[in-house]
Amino acid sequence: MTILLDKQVLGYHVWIASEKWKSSCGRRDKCKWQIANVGGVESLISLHWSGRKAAKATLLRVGGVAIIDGGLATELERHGADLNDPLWSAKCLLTSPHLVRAVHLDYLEAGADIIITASYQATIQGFEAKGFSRGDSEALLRKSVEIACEARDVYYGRCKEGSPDGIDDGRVLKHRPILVAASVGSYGAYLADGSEYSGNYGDAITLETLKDFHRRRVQILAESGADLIAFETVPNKVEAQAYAELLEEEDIKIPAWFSFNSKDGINVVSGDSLLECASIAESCKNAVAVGINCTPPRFIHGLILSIKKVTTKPILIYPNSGESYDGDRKEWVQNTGISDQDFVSYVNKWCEIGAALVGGCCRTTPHTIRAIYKTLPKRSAALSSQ
Ligand code: MET
Ligand SMILES: [Zn+2]
Repeated sequence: MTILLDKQVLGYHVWIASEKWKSSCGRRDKCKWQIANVGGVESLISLHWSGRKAAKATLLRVGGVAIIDGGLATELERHGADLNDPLWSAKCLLTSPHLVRAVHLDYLEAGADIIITASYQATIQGFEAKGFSRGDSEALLRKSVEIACEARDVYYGRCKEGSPDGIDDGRVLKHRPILVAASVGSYGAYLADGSEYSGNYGDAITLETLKDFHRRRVQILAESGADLIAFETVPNKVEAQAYAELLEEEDIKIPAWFSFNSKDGINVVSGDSLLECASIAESCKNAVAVGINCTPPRFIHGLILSIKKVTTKPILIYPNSGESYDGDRKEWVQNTGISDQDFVSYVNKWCEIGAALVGGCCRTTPHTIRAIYKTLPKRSAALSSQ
């Protein structure tokens, strides 16, 4: 079980947690909840007695900020991967899983609390188009989560060997709860034709089409061992609605976050109202956070203020570097964005006005995440159970 928690929605999240305990052990009466001060941070603790084992504890720290990782695909490219392919970063699941694992590790060592899998553009339909069988395609989706979990295990091993102060050669080696978020990119990302940034799918694509497109993928990722599902770069309202309905229809057992992208700082990229999109996430009981990714930093302040109008859930923010993307050439135009220092100078302001999870998207790197780690005085709102 994994929960992202915030004071205002305490009751709500406890309810999810309780339901989950109930379904996992049928011993709800044996689960206790209490608020305690852990490491100076007010925290919700659940204690779970299961059979002869003493207790399993889930800590949900209230307040503070959790750090999300930085760009995955663009970091893979920076290490030499050629992602000019309809599968984009998911191509590395086939060609260089070791590189994916290494990048996840880099982000953990930079201080990330949440790592996002390489399944953004991994779809059963996309793998089948490459000639993979249904079974192999499903296995590749699971592999994206396995790789991230392996990176977490390796990281924990390094933490044990690391120095007592948790900092080693500039690496953050500090044992802490780490979440694996299974990425689900949009239908437009699968099309790989730029519609992930226009959100325009044409009239033929309906709510039902989108649900059917994502259904099996979401089921598999939900049962893969990931802690949560990250619906990323959601470009329009109909796709947000499809995700929300899928979570309900398929009785998905892990939480999800909904993250939209914007190119004008007001609406989501399709022109649909951000307030309406965020409201869909707000009324989805599986949604534990809502926010914005892959959007220039200069828009984020205003977008947080908008989202706050319609949600009580934790707000997540992981902007891109602000560089422009040339859709025709399929590449980022270098030096059109902001430096890591400038990026970080925004971070505290975003947190002051309500961001609870902060990281980076395309063209941000482990340097960006390390700088965020250093700038945040109190950290971590998101924790997982064992
Ligand atoms: N998590 C994905 C990545 O960093 C998000 C991509 S947004 C186009 O590669
Ligand atoms: Zn991005």
